[in-house]
Amino acid sequence: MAVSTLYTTQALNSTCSISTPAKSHVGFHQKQLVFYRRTSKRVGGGGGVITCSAGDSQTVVIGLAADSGCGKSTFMRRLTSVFGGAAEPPKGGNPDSNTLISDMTTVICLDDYHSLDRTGRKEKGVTALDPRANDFDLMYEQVKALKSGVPVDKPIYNHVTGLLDPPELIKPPKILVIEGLHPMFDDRVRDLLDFSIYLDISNEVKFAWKIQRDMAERGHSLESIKASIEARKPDFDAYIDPQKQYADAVIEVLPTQLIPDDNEGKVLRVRLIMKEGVENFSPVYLFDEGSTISWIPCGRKLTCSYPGIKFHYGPDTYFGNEVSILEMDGQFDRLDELIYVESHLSNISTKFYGEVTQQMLKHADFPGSNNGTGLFQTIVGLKIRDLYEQLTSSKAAAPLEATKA
Ligand SMILES: Nc1ncnc2c1ncn2[C@@H]1O[C@H](COP(=O)(O)OP(=O)(O)OP(=O)(O)O)[C@@H](O)[C@H]1O
Ligand SMILES: O=C(CO)[C@H](O)[C@H](O)COP(=O)(O)O
Repeated sequence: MAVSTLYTTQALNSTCSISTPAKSHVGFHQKQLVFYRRTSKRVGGGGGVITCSAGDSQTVVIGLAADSGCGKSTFMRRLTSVFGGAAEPPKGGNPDSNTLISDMTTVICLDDYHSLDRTGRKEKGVTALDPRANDFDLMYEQVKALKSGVPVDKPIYNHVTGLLDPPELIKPPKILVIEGLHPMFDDRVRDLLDFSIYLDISNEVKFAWKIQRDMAERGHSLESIKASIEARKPDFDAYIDPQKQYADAVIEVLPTQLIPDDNEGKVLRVRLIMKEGVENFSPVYLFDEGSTISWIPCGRKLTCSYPGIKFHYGPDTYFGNEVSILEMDGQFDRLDELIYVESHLSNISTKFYGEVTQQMLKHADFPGSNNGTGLFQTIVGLKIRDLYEQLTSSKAAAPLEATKA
């Protein structure tokens, strides 16, 4: 397969070499990329395998890992809101698409890289969490292509039918979020991530959330929910949970310590674990960077009903890495008073005073808006915006620096 052309596009600003495939059409099932011109028309009605060098319009890639039902969609809604504009499925496409597109962001769900459909998994006796049910080669090729400014034909896993549907065209966005079970599992995909997040929901809390959603909204029985959690657990422990060691930020959700022997799971203790030394990311801190601080903000400036609110902040280690941990146990009574807490946090990457509070008030109806899950998801969203701005401005400044030298 010889390289036939050297191709430079202005819009994508990437330099690409195209090699003509042996067959006239290259589809996702052949684990190769379908190439589109700037106008998004297929080259010569067929396709080609392409290699691109990164241009200045390179896509920033964020990975979000969590088990099913652990709040990924809610987090995504908070994140896209920080960048402005509504996130919607591709227009005129498959109504069961898992993709969400807004002005700045495209969120793709890694369930779309299931290589076995529901029947296939059943026949082979594997869960969707098992790497054997997922196509990591294709995931890597397509994330790499998007990061380099090249559109791809991404498969769709249809959660309604349990089948793999025909692919959808994904164009390179400014920010690509890959969310799902395995964004940090394959080291090639992991290396493409500019920032990674793991939502670590403890078993007790996961169970409470799943019951709430699957019983109330999906009509499942308590027994079937318990059975499904148990069936997934060995593969969750083997393939999903270990990814948290690679995450730049982990949001850990645990039962409260403010109520002795609490088993209701309504009040939560949430920890934001932030890796030190990550490029373009400086951890949030409370009062004084690097100190160890416990803070009860309840009193004249913050209304708290039982069991109150407790913050903790300090340096720590996590899987052998130096981290800073910010913790909030308890829940807010009045979201408008959150400004008091916000004003004591530093490095939160807001653009104006009170932006965290404004975001939280805007989405007061989202799950977790009265506790640390909503607060920390919002802050991580702002940190990602900051990281994106740093990455793009350093790229824009690079030619100038080069000229100076
Ligand atoms: N912060 C939170 N506080 C309380 N409940 C929550 C929170 N986040 C999520 N939930 C509960 O968990 C359910 C699943 O949330 P969400 O749809 O965001 O998760 P998901 O990881 O995208 O799920 P899936 O992958 O199965 O679609 C919600 O309907 C809600 O009941
Ligand atoms: O863990 C999951 C990620 O969302 C799903 O269970 C997996 O994608 C399989 O989906 P379905 O249960 O709809 O066949």
